[in-house]
Amino acid sequence: MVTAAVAGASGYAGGEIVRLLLAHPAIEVGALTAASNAGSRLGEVHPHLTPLADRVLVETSAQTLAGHDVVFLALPHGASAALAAQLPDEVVVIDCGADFRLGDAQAWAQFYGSEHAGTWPYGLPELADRDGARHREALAGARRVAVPGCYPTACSLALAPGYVAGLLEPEDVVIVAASGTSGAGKGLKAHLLGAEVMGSMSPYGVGGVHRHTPEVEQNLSRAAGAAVTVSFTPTLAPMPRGILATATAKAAPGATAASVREAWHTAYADEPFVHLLPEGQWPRTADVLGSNCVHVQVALDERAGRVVAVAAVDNLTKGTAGAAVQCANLALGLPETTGLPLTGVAP
Ligand SMILES: NC(=O)C1=CN([C@@H]2O[C@H](COP(=O)(O)OP(=O)(O)OC[C@H]3O[C@@H](n4cnc5c(N)ncnc54)[C@H](OP(=O)(O)O)[C@@H]3O)[C@@H](O)[C@H]2O)C=CC1
Ligand SMILES: CC(=O)N[C@@H](CCC(=O)OP(=O)(O)O)C(=O)O
Repeated sequence: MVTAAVAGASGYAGGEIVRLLLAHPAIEVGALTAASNAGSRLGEVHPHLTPLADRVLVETSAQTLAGHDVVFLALPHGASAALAAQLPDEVVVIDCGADFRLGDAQAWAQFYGSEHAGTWPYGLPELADRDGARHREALAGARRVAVPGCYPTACSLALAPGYVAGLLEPEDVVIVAASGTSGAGKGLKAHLLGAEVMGSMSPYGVGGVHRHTPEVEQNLSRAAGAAVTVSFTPTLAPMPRGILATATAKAAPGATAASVREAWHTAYADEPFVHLLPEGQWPRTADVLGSNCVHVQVALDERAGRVVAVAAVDNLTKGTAGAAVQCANLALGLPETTGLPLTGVAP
């Protein structure tokens, strides 16, 4: 049995990792750490994690995380790097934060305004490069993994097959994505007050300033083998979980409805977690809640000359914690799907 510590277990992402590990046959839950909630019982912050309700959260430090085979970091941006540097090289460290996702230090400085910590293998196993190689190849046996942001997971998986197949133009990509409020973390934020979120949708991070923009561009550029530019607009939706990303890109000359469908089918036919829906059926966030699956659909808008691709994920499962466990499975040499839910909880 492998043991895993979860740093930031009092947060939404850390709580979801614990939920998934409780159903994992090969990983045992070790230390659970927190910041302001250190000393509290897990059941006080996450009453839904019933089997471990009496477990006491300890402070986050290299000492409390020592002695585990795997360490999941579910901490605010910037908190992972210093901690990860103190963990032994042989320990599998899976970071849910952004610190090690970007390869471009300049893009990091522009969007995060701090020093770039470095780049780790990117934890989106299903994503393919232009030559068809999947990112999972770099994750097998890895000792450090950067889990993608929740929006980049949905946006990248929606469009990447079109770039790998050469059916999309690299410029003028437009993506609008709606997210449930848990995407913003557990801390109280003025714009997330119940009375202001319920019954209303609102955009934020508008005008190319959201920090997931360079991450999506990085992923699609690898798929295209050329620089892809993206206009990305996130939207807050009155639901606790879920992301629905609607992406459109200019169709390359010669693209047809049949070639588009074939490209997405080829990309995902053998992927256990990414499901291209039957023609005419469109993704809904409710269908992937609590599941590690991504639902995808695509169509060619012949009038506008654009391909429209839509993806739905649960931001806390495939969008963070599920991807983290999937990457831990790959790093540990376990079957990639071990312990991960393939079914949602709809309605
Ligand atoms: N929520 C989501 O959908 C997604 C989140 N992520 C990433 O996962 C990470 C965690 O996010 P999320 O769970 O939503 O955030 P939360 O705010 O819900 O949780 C943050 C966690 O970090 C702890 N913490 C707070 N400040 C510090 C600090 N200075 N040093 C160490 N620990 C600290 C908190 O402890 P305490 O509560 O005890 O103070 C809590 O356990 C972030 O990097 C986020 O960007 C990635 C993809 C999607
Ligand atoms: C609704 C909401 O606020 N979502 C978050 C994204 C959450 C996520 O993926 O986070 P990281 O890149 O921070 O890991 C946001 O837009 O900032």
